Amino acid sequence: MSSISLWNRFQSHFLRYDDLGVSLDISRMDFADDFLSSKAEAAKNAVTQMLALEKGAIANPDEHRMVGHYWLRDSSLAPTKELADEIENTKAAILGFAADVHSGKILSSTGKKFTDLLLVGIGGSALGPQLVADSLWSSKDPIAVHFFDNTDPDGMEKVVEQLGKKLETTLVAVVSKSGGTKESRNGMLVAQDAIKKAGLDFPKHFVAVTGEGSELDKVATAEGWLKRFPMWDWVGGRTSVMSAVGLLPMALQGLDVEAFLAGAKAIDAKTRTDDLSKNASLLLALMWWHAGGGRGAKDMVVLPYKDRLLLFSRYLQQLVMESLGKELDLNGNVVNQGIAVYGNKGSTDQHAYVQQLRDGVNNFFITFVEVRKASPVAQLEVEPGVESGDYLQGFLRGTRTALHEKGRESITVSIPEFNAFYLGVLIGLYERAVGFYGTLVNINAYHQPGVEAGKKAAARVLELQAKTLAYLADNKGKAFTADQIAAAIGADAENVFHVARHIAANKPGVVYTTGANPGADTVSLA
Ligand SMILES: O=P(O)(O)OC[C@H]1O[C@H](O)[C@H](O)[C@@H](O)[C@@H]1O
Repeated sequence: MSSISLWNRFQSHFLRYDDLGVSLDISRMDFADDFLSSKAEAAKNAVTQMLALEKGAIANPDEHRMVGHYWLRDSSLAPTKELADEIENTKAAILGFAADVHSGKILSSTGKKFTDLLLVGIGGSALGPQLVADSLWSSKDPIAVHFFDNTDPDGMEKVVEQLGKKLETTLVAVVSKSGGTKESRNGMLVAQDAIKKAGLDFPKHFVAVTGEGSELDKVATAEGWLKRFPMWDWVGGRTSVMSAVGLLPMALQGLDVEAFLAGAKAIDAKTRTDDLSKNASLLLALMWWHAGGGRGAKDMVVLPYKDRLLLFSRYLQQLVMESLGKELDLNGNVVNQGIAVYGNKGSTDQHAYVQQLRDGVNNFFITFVEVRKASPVAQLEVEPGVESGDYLQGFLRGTRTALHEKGRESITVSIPEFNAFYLGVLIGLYERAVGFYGTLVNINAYHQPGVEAGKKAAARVLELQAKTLAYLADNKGKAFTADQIAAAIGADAENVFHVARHIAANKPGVVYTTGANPGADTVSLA
C-alpha cells in the first residue's frame, strides 16, 4: 500500500476520545473493507449482552452468577440498592482503614507505624495488585508492598529476608476470594510463622480479603485478625482489582483509588455504544476475531512502550486466557477457544524476540501501548534537542512500520500519560473487550472449569506422598523400587517414582539409590 493510501486507511480506522485523550488505531490490521459491516449484527448482539450483564443478568450460567465488576466503579449500575451500598461501604471502610494506618491510629503489635504490606494471594488475587503496586509506585508511598504469590518456600523466604527487621512493622493482607486456595493458605502460614518468630503478636498484623464464611474468613475471625474485608461471588478473581482485592493494597500504598475507578468508569461509558466505529473495546474484540479467524489462531503480543506497564501483559494473560480459553461453547459444542497472550515491554523486547516477529513465523498480532507523555519530570537531553523518551516513541513507530512492511499486523492503543486514572482506563478497555469477544465466539467468559483439574490432581499427589511415606515408615530400613511401592499402596509406578525423588530431596532420613534405569532405583527410610 502506498503511503497515501496508508494515511487514508489510518484516518478511517483511527478512533479517538478527545475528552479522554485515548485513541485506538486499527489501521495496521489488514481486515477487508467489508469486515466491520459483516460483523455489525454480531457486534450489536455483543453490546446487548453486555448491557444485560451490567443490569444483573446471570451472565455466568454454569455457576449461576451475576457478573458485577462494572458496578465496582459505578455503584449506581448495581441491580439493587443493597449491592450498591455494599460496594460504597466497602470502599469507605478500605479508605478509612488506610487513613488510620497512615495516621498511626492503627499501629503494629509493638505500637509502631506500619511501613510495609505483604500481600498473600495468587491468580486474580495477586496479579491486579501487583500491576497496580509496580506501575504506580512512587518514592513518596507511605507503605511498600511485597507479595507471596506462590507456594514456593524459597520464594517466600526471599521476601521474608528482604523484609528483615521491618517484619515488626509489616501488615499482612491475605487475599483469597474462595478462601480455600492452598497456595495462599500456605503463604498465610509462612507469614504467620515469620511474624511469630519475630516475637510479635501476629493477629495484630493480619487482615483478610475474602468471601463471607470462607475457610479464610473463619480463621481470621477465630484468631481475631485486625480486620476483614468482603469479596463477593459476583466479582470474578481476574476482574477483582477494583474490589477490596485491589483497592485495599492500593489505598495502603497511598495511591489514588478514586482516580483509578474514575478511569475505568470513563472507558466503560465510552464502550456502551452499539455504534461500532465509536466503541474501542468492541473494535479491539473484532480485531482479535479478525486476526485469529474467531478461533484464536494468532497470539496476542502486548508491547507497552513503558517500563511501568511491564506487568500489564502478565495481567492480561490471566484476564484473556482464563476468560476465553474454553473447551465448550454456550451450546455445549467442543470449540477449544482462546487467545494466547504474551509480551513484556518496548523497546526492550526489540533486543530479544522482535527478530522473530519481523522475520519468523507469522502467528501473532501486536498491540502497542503508547504513552504520549514520556515522563512527568523534565528529561535529560541525550543528543542536541533529543531526549530519551523521543527514542522510545521512535522505536515504537519504527517497529510498527517495520512489522507492517513484512505483513505483520498491529493495533496501537494510546493514552496521554500514565497514572492511576489511565491504568483504570486500560484495564476497563480490556475487560470489556474480553466480554465482547466472549459473546462473539459464544462462550462463557466468566468461569474457569479447567483450573479445577490441576488442583484435584495436586491433591492426589499429596495423598500419594503421604501413603508412600507411611509405607516406608512401616518398613523402616528396607529399600523398595517404585513398582514395589506402587503395588503395595495401589498407585501408579511413575507417580511413585516422582514422589520418591521429591521426598528424597526434601525429607530427612529418606535414602535414594539410583539404579541402571528409573525402575531399578530404590528408596528407603533410614
Ligand atoms: O482468590 P482465590 O479464591 O484464592 O483464587 C485465586 C485464583 O485461583 C483460581 O484457581 C482461579 O483460577 C483464579 O481465577 C483465581 O483468581
